Amino acid sequence: MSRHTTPGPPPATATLADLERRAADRAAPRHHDDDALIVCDRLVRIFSAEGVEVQALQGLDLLVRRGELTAIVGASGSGKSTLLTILAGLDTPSAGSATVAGYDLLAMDARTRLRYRRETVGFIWQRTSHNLLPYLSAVQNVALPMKLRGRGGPVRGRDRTRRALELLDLLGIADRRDHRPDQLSGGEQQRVAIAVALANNPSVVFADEPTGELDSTTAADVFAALRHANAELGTTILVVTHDNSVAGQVSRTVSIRDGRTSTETLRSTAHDEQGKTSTVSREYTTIDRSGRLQLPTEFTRPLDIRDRVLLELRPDHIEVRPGQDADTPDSPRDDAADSTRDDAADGTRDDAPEDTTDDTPDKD
Ligand SMILES: Nc1ncnc2c1ncn2[C@@H]1O[C@H](COP(=O)(O)OP(=O)(O)OP(=O)(O)O)[C@@H](O)[C@H]1O
Repeated sequence: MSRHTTPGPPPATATLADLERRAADRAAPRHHDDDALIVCDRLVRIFSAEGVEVQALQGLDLLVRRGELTAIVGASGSGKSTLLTILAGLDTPSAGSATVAGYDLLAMDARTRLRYRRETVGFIWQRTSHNLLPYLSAVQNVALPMKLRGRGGPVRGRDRTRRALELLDLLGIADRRDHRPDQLSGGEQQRVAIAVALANNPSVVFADEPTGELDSTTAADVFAALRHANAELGTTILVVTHDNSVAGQVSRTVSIRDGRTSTETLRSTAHDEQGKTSTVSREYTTIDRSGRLQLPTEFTRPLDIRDRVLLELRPDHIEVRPGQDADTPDSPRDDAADSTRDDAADGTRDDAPEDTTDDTPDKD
């Protein structure tokens, strides 16, 4: 991975119609790793306060592909906001690697960081008052990031107002174009905030609890607006949320525990023979690039699994059995299992399956 990598120059103009065309192009099937937009590898963030160190991220791995709408969930203090502020270029990791749209987040100088924040990412905060300038109208707020981007930006002069109006229209609030934030409801303010985040046609939009201050009906409206922007413009969106009903509306939810990604839920739509549609949801345990995975305590406790396990490779799955009897002498089965485990642990098995993610036991 090269350092100081910067993406190519933006196109001269970019109307919403252009964006939609590009979204369609992006949707064309490609080799899976060509589509990786966000790649975090063993990301670490340590905070030091008054001589005490807090390891907010403890070797987090994450891969998000172009065009995905992903929710990040996790208990309070698990590291969600720390991750998002690093990805948005507002904080720097202590170790590991993080790349977004070709930018190496550990190697950006101040000028590149500023450009990254203006051009490549959009951000939506939980507090509605953080997202908009109170003395500007909705349309002026949306046009402002295009103006700040200046001459090098893809949209100029009067086109900025036209594009701002198109974005407000896309998000269903064009009729509020001349209202200031204090004349808008919380949900309307957040929809304008989505338009602001999309103003410079970013590669990715990060949203930290964007519906946290809203009642459940308004939160559903705002989330529907995010989904609509993702579907229409193809913008990659990463949302941190506590709200399970919100997380349930996206096709992929990544769960963070103690500063690491732990599980991932994928949802898809199934059609039965009568033509009825339903959502199928499956929770997977994530495997890092070194092949490590975490066994959930609700699986290990009933089987009294501690310290070690026996792994056995089967044609289409891997068996995990309690390892407490592994010390028993003269047990040929244990020897075989130990050798399987050693080979699997150092990744030297010739016949090991290439991708075991889909074979991870389903907890549903
Ligand atoms: N600037 C900081 N200085 C010291 N510790 C910090 C700092 N920022 C975060 N932390 C600590 O890092 C850990 C992760 O915090 P973070 O805010 O990322 O969690 P979170 O999952 O977003 O929590 P919440 O859902 O409550 O917002 C916590 O233990 C927190 O106290």
